Amino acid sequence: MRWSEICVHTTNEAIEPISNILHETGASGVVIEDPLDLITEREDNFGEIYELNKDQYPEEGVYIKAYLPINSFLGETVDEIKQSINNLLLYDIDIGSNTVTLSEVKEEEWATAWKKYYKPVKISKKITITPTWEDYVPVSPDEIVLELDPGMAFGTGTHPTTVLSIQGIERYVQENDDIIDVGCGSGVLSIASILLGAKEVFAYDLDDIAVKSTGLNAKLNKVDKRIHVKQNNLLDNVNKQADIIVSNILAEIIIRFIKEAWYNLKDDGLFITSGIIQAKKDLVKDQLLQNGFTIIEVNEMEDWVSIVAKKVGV
Ligand SMILES: C[S@@+](CC[C@H](N)C(=O)[O-])C[C@H]1O[C@@H](n2cnc3c(N)ncnc32)[C@H](O)[C@@H]1O
Repeated sequence: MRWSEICVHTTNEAIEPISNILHETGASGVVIEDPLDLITEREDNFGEIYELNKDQYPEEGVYIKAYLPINSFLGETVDEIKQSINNLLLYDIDIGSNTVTLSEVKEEEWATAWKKYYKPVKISKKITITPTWEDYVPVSPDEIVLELDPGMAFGTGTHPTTVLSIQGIERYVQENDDIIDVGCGSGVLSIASILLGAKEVFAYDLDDIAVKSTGLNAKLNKVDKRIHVKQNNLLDNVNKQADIIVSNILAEIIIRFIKEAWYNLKDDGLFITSGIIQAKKDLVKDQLLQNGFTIIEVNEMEDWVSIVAKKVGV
């Protein structure tokens, strides 16, 4: 796959809303580059002065970079991003110079460009996610360390939608549960499920890079024998029944397979959904209620919503 790097030059104030806009349009691996941070970080950690590359960072401000697959919708997606950023002015957000540039990147660069920004993060009561390139020593004996190489697939583990999903799994998974992970990305939810006690996970993703990434990350965490990953569209032709189905996708996609999720759950099974923006919360809740689920809980983080629903029969 070919990738395009979109780079937005903006202000500190606009980092969060612009990152959200990029995530919402399906961009992967959003990176914030603040030339001043780079200098400080180098001085603090390595005792050496980072020489600012003026060609790379010609102006003051922050550079937000993200990666979009090059396909026939790229032009429309970029227009949509520019429009949404301009709309921030309506909320009095200073978007600075708001220069948006687009350039093609090689797959290898895509995979490594953002590595320096990921650090170990405790994302639930038990789980700390650490990138493979960090040496992390757990602070307490109950802490579970999940190592992740996000590589090319969505899922650094720290996005609010992923955090909400893992917190949901942690609350509900039981010893020996069977799990289905729809849209597994880097495999982070599948791996977390096993580390938290599940017996087996059946993980699916449409993207072959995600399938490979899940396989590699499962191996890295020594749980590959219990995670069965396959390229698949949602739950098409899946004939298994699980105790929990987890899916961090988008509201529009979740509602497309609620019926299948019902069939692929055991009685009283749980459907942990995430990746839902606030505006679509009620739509997903209604569809779940109309298709044989009750709502167990709704959790929110930033603008994102996760709904846990239980299969009750129709
Ligand atoms: C938001 S990411 C979530 C990744 C990971 N589960 C996490 O929580 O970090 C959504 C994933 O769903 C996958 N996906 C999108 N549409 C899909 C479909 N129709 N069938 C299967 N996977 C799909 C994408 O390729 C992507 O890896």
